[in-house]
Amino acid sequence: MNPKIALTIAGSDPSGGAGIQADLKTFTALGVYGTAAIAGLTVQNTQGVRAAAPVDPALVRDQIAAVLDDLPVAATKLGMLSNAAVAGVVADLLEERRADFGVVVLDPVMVATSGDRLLQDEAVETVRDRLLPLADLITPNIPEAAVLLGSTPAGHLDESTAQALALRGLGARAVLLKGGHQSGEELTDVLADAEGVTLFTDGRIDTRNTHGTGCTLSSAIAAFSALHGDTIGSGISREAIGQARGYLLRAIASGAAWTLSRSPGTGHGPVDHLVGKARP
Ligand SMILES: Nc1ncnc2c1ncn2[C@@H]1O[C@H](COP(=O)(O)OP(=O)(O)OP(=O)(O)O)[C@@H](O)[C@H]1O
Ligand SMILES: Cc1ncc(COP(=O)(O)O)c(N)n1
Repeated sequence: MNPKIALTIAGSDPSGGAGIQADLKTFTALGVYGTAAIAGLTVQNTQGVRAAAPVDPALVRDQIAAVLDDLPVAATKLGMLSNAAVAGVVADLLEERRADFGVVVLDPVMVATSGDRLLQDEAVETVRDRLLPLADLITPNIPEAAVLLGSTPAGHLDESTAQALALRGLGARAVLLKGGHQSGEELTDVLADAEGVTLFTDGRIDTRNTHGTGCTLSSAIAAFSALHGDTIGSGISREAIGQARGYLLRAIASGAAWTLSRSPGTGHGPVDHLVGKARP
């Protein structure tokens, strides 16, 4: 059977735990053919981000067009888009040829786990006003939802739910407000879509290895959505979201079980994208 094809438009993480590298590993682990347009470079490892630079917007546009002109993309994930010019060319292309992107998952990446900025402030408007309405699902974390709404970060579940609904009010078709930044033993991701609000709650896994969890989740949703054959009109199936969360939790749990000496990196290590795969 021919492979399902997914596209990621995101930033590069040379240490391999987040960004484009995490997305391609996730696509491959889930049996989807991965393609990638690089929207920005970072110099980072598990300890933090040392530098970040955008890719020339014309080159970003041409990379995306080269993929779309040649491969039938079933799902696209948008991650770190660096600045307003890069976000702008992505929005232009989405407006011009929306159907070619398949279903679109927008992860509005703004700040790394280490606290470093990955999106310039002036780009927030483009992400909110142009990309958000074109996506089938947006997956902000708690601080990103607050920035998009111009409010303060949600402190408890009622506020997260209200903010997920408010983001739908801004024109998002569906919102998965991630709960990784909550305190406590349980983490809840809030899904607000046309059917209402659904809560996904799981126990917090005790680990430092959470670098790239957001990237892995959004690319896994795109991958499962491609495998399900979700269409732009009907949006992303809840099944795809549930399966993607299941994959992420297994990957976090497997990475949490790594011994310190075998764990990749000395800081916030990655998740185990190859969970369940045969390895020596
Ligand atoms: N320690 C953990 N145990 C279980 N699930 C977790 C843990 N940390 C994060 N998650 C889950 O990982 C996903 C990403 O959550 P988070 O809110 O941290 O996003 P993010 O900040 O975009 O991620 P990233 O760390 O990649 O920037 C969510 O589904 C969240 O529930
Ligand atoms: C290129 C790139 N994209 C996204 C993230 C966010 O992931 P995290 O917050 O886990 O560092 C990142 N660090 N780098």
